[in-house]
Amino acid sequence: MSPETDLRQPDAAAPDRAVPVLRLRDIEKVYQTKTIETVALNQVNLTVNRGEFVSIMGPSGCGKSTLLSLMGLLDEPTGGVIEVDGRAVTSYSDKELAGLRNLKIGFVFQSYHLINDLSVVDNVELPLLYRPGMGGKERRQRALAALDKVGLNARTGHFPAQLSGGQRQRVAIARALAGGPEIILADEPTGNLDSVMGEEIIDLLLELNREQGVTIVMVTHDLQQAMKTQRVIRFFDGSQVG
Ligand SMILES: Nc1ncnc2c1ncn2[C@@H]1O[C@H](COP(=O)(O)OP(=O)(O)OP(=O)(O)O)[C@@H](O)[C@H]1O
Repeated sequence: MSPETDLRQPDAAAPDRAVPVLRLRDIEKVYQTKTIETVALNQVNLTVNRGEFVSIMGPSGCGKSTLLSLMGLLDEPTGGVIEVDGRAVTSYSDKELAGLRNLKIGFVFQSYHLINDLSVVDNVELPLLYRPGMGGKERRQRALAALDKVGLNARTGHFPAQLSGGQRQRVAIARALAGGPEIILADEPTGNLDSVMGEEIIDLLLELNREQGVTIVMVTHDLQQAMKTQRVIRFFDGSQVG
C-alpha cells in the first residue's frame, strides 16, 4: 500500500495502551423538558486509551447512547469535563468541536445513516468534503482505500439499496475510516443484522483495531460480542457499575 492510501494515524502502528485518547471526568448529563428532568448520566469517570477496543453494555435507557454522543462531541455534558488527547474541550466553539470531530472521530450507527441517492464511494467521501484543503483526488483515493479495507472494492458504484444490511454497515465503517480517525464510536453496529452478518461486522472491527490501531468504543446488547473486546464497561441508571 502506498503512503497516500494508508489511512492510519502516524503512530497507530504501535499503539501505546497507556495513552488516554478520551477521558470523561465527573460527567453529568441532565435532559430538561418543560415537565420532566432526566438524569441520563451521573458522575461518570471513564478513560479510553489509545488502541483499546471497549464495549459499553447496560439496559435500555441507562445512558449508553448519551455517553457515546458526548464522547463523539455531538452533545455537551451539563457537568464535568471531556478531554480529547489530554486537552479539555470545554471552552471549544461549535466550529472547533466540529473540526476536531471530523479529524479524529468516525461514527458507525445501528441504522447505517447512508444517503440513498449517493453511490457507495460518494457516501464514503462525504465527511471528507469538510476537510480543509483536501482535494477531490485525495478524497476519492481515501474512499477507495477505505472500501478496499472493508472488502467492498467491487461495489463502489452501487447504491445503498442494492446492498445487503451487512454490506451497508461495511460502507458506513468505510465512511468512518476514510478520514483516518483515531477513534471509532459504534452505537449498536450489529443491531439491524442477523447473527452471521453481525459476527462479520464485529470481526471487521476487531481487525481494524488490531491491524490499524484504531481505538473503538462500541455500544452493544450482545454479551458474546462484548466478550471479544478488550474491556466491557457496564452501565446502570446513568452510572458505571463495572
Ligand atoms: N433528547 C432527550 N431529551 C430528554 N430525555 C432524553 C433525551 N435523550 C435521552 N433521554 C433520556 O435519557 C436516558 C438515557 O437515554 P439513552 O438513549 O442514552 O439510553 P440508552 O442506554 O442508549 O438506551 P437504549 O439501549 O434503549 O438505546 C433515558 O431515560 C432517555 O429517556
